Amino acid sequence: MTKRYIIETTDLTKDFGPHRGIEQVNIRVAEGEFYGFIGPNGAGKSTSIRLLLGLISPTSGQARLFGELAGPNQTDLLARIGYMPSEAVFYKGMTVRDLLKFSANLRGKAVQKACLQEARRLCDLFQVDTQKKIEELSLGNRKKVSIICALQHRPELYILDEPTSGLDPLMQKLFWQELTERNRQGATVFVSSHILSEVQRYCQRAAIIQDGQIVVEDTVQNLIQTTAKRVTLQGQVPLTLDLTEMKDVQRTEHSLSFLYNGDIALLIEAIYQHRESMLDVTIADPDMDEIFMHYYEHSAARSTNKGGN
Ligand SMILES: Nc1ncnc2c1ncn2[C@@H]1O[C@H](COP(=O)(O)OP(=O)(O)OP(=O)(O)O)[C@@H](O)[C@H]1O
Repeated sequence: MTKRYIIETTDLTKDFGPHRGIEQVNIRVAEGEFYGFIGPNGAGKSTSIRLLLGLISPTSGQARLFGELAGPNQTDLLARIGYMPSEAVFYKGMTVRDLLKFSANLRGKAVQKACLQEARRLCDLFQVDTQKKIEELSLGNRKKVSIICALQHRPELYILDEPTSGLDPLMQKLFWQELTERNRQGATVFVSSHILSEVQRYCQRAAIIQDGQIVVEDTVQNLIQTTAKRVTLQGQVPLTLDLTEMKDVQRTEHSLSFLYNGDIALLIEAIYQHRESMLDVTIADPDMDEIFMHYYEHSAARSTNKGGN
């Protein structure tokens, strides 16, 4: 069966004149997928998302949502999406209640009541005081209102730009639970984040973007498996192990931890040689932060080489 792609970009490029935007970004998100978009500050996450939604036009290439070209006048298309920008700007002077009512009205008469009901449930869940004016809210609470606006019409597709930044850990957990439940019910989720552990935990596939280019796109499982192992040795570990592929070495008096990308037989042999002095050995998949650094370093090395330095 051929996959149906809900998001598909082809060589999507945005040039901001002297400033780099994004270059030839190709991503495909299948129906029902929970997809993470990871990258450091200024990598091009928000630019890609704005292009997806047709809020800005590409210099070249294209973005399709549900198979259709995205654009600001595509109201039917946009009604199927819950979009949350990284920095939401609201009308001043409105209470949360008025704002959610306004947002529900925008969704149209047929769904207005259901939207409001859902917004009320979400306000209870995320503990938002609906009587307060938007400008009286803290940053985190404003973020929650922004989340509720994106979720209240129960769309088929969620495009969320760094939704959890500024939320406390309890709210982050509630947010991910809510989103996971909606994904289980069939919704497609595309979420950008700096927080790699949450992408590792909740997303099925992910792309890493750096300097406007996609560095890697794969299942989270493959991203974890195809890179180095994190090796931790406990005990009177010798200062040096005879291994060349050790990276990110962290040493304490009674432990040695490093990323290892070499021959596993050589690693086991080296550990065996020092077996008398070791109390414990752990060989585990690296976490998302380590993977990110791995790809980050590789692509940084590539651009240095390109520059001929
Ligand atoms: N309107 C604009 N005019 C000029 N340059 C822009 C504009 N918007 C974005 N850029 C540039 O495009 C690049 C990508 O920015 P973008 O905001 O997409 O990054 P990001 O990955 O979302 O970063 P962050 O995690 O910090 O939000 C940056 O170099 C930025 O300076």
